Amino acid sequence: MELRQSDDDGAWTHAIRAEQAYVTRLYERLDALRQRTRDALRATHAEGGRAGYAALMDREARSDEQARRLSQLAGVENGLCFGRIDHRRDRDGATGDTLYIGRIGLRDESHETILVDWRAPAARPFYAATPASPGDLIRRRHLHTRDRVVTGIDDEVFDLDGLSGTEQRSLVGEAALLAALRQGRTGRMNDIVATIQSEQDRVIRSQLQGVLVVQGGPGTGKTVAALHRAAYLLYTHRGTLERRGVLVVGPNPTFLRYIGRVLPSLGESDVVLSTVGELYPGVRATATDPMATTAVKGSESMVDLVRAAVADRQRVPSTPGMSAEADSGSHGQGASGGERDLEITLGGMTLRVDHADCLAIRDRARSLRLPHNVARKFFVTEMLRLLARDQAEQLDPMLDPAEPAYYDETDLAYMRAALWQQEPVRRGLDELWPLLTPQRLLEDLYADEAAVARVGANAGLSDAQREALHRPFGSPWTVADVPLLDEAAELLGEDDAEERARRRRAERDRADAERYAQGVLEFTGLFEESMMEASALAERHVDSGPPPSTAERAEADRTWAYGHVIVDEAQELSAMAWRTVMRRVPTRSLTVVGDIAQTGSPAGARSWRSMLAPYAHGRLHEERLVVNYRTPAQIMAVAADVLAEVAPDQQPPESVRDDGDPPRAVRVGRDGTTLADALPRLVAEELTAIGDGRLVVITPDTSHAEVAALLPDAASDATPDALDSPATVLTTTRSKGLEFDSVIVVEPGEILAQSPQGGHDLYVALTRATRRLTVVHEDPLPGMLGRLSRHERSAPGGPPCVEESGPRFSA
Ligand SMILES: Nc1ncnc2c1ncn2[C@@H]1O[C@H](COP(=O)(O)OP(=O)(O)OP(=O)(O)O)[C@@H](O)[C@H]1O
Repeated sequence: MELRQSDDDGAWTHAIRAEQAYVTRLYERLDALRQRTRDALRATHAEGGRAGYAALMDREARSDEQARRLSQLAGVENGLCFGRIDHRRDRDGATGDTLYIGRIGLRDESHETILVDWRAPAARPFYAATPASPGDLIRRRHLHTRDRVVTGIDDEVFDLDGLSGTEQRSLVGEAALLAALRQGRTGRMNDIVATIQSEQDRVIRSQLQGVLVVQGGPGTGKTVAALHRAAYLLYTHRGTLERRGVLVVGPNPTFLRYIGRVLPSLGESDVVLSTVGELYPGVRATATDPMATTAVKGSESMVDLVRAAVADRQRVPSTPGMSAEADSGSHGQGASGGERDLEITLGGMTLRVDHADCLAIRDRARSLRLPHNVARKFFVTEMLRLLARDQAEQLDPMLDPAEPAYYDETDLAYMRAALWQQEPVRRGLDELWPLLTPQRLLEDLYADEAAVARVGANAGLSDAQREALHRPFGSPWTVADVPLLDEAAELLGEDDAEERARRRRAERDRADAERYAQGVLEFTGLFEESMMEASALAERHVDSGPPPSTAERAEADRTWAYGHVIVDEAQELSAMAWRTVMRRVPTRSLTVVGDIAQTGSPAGARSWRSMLAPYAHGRLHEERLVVNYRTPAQIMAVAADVLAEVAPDQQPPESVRDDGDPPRAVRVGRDGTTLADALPRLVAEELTAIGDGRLVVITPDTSHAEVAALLPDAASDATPDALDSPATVLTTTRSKGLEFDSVIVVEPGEILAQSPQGGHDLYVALTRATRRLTVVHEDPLPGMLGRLSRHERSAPGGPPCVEESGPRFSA
């Protein structure tokens, strides 16, 4: 049962005062803890290096922990406490427990719990209780606060008889959920910790292990629930997850910025947020490929393509004028160069390795089944062995033909090393088996039409697919390239000999610095006064900056294994992108949230099972969210018509909101009005209607630039902070996952036609609105938007008017 604000203002004031007193006490405690942590951090920093390396590590760990705690305490300032639950009285009439629920847990000086963390088991009834199954709750109370002041309370009473007479009179409130949903949008997603619904709570508190798929229509809170799940998992499994980290993968940088505040406001700031285009360290891909190319690059046949591309770079010499022969082993014959021996001319002497020997060495190197760059060592060593022997044999008769061979194994080893220093030798061997980075492999391949054709044929690609891959050298990396780079990195491996040597050198330098420092201390007498440790003095000479956090280390390391990975808008990920994501979570502990009905990418998912079952090993669990918290019912009805046409097997979610203005269609192109005249006027009109809220103009992919040019004051999606602007122009793809008070969709017919997934794109576009939807079109409205055409009229020539209610521009 939910009760509305009581008429008894005295009781209401009394209740607010009582809650204010409690909330004030909580903030005082928060302030005290902040001060104490700040003092402790300062003391840790002041400790200095006392007892060598172990103490240094201990100090760093403590200061890390204190800094993390301080940032957590800073992050929870707003809405520290947002709820309270009252439990049923015991049978003997003793008062039932009252628990206050907040962003973090707090204890008072005598270690009594005064605030329960929302993720703790004790807080669960706050989210799980429903009128049908209230458990032992008699009341759930939402507290509204602003700047530490209690501004309102909402009560849901499950057992009126369980409350005293005074308590019954002080029942107050408007439904907290609807109040939260009606707030204007700010371009940043807010946390929903005070109003999590029970179906979302089930998702948030699901177990850590296995692949949890959360399928739900637009606005069902998948994103926001997934982020709260990250915070919940970090709280419940802190030991495991803090060491390995949590990764959240989102569709683009604009979206990541949109959600970026949620976790810090829940006291969690050490989570890595990344797009697929950023998953490969050193590359930040934002460019996109044409549809056909995206489809090819996302398909699993790219596994064979990358394998064939690597094999193509393991060559044997071929006749001059033709490229080195590059058959790809298991993929059959490649370029048809004629057979040739390897010949390298050095100081007037030509060193030679037979074609057959080259072939045998290459095949043996391949048969090691090591990554290309690691197997290269074997290839180079064997080739040098034959070159050195040839050199020795040529030198030998020059000395004294009567003498037996004068060279031995030591000489040969020396000769091999000397040969490797010779530029022509390096060049000759590099041509046959080069040291490759993933970037070099793919850049060389894409830019070489003949190589794409050869390698593509070996990988079983059609002519059209091969053509889609070719592009000029130096083109920017695209999002679809990143999984291919990752795949290539696996096959190429790293020859880490240099890195190991670098680490050995660094270790030696550090030991030298410490020895030197020891000498300085002894010389100056500081050592005897125990003023300072040599390691601390050495440390001051090596300023490595603050130690990196788990998130920073994870982000920089391609092979990092995360403790848990959350993928949002997961329907957009291609089969290749999933391979990349799965490499980052060998334990397969994932939360995958998305909506199959919104898939826009030609390489995206058509079914969760077919995409994920190969990785989940029978541990795939699916939850469904069915209530739409974003889109008012009238707008959702328009979107549902589109869904019924393009994905009749999918159910639209049910809107919880019945407010908002009626959606409308505006036709341009008649009476001489053009989009250029009408759109700026419509935008101005809508901005007036939404006040401080946010507006988006959603365009077909092909006309984004053209439409953006009509609205010079609006932001376009070039920068992640575009949503800070009151008006933004986005393509359908870029609008995924976002929401706005007012949405203007331009040319729905063109959106429909832009790809085979165009109907899904239109569905996405129509469901971004929280209050107002306008569809602007010059071409006839698609039949599936028939509901709008009943209220359609041409764009007005004169000053536009805003109607208070009913369809605007109605016929
Ligand atoms: N329990 C809740 N309390 C308050 N607001 C909520 C709740 N659940 C969802 N919302 C709000 O509803 C809106 C939609 O949520 P969200 O973006 O997470 O949906 P989604 O399912 O990811 O949508 P889409 O599929 O369109 O990306 C957000 O503004 C979110 O804050």
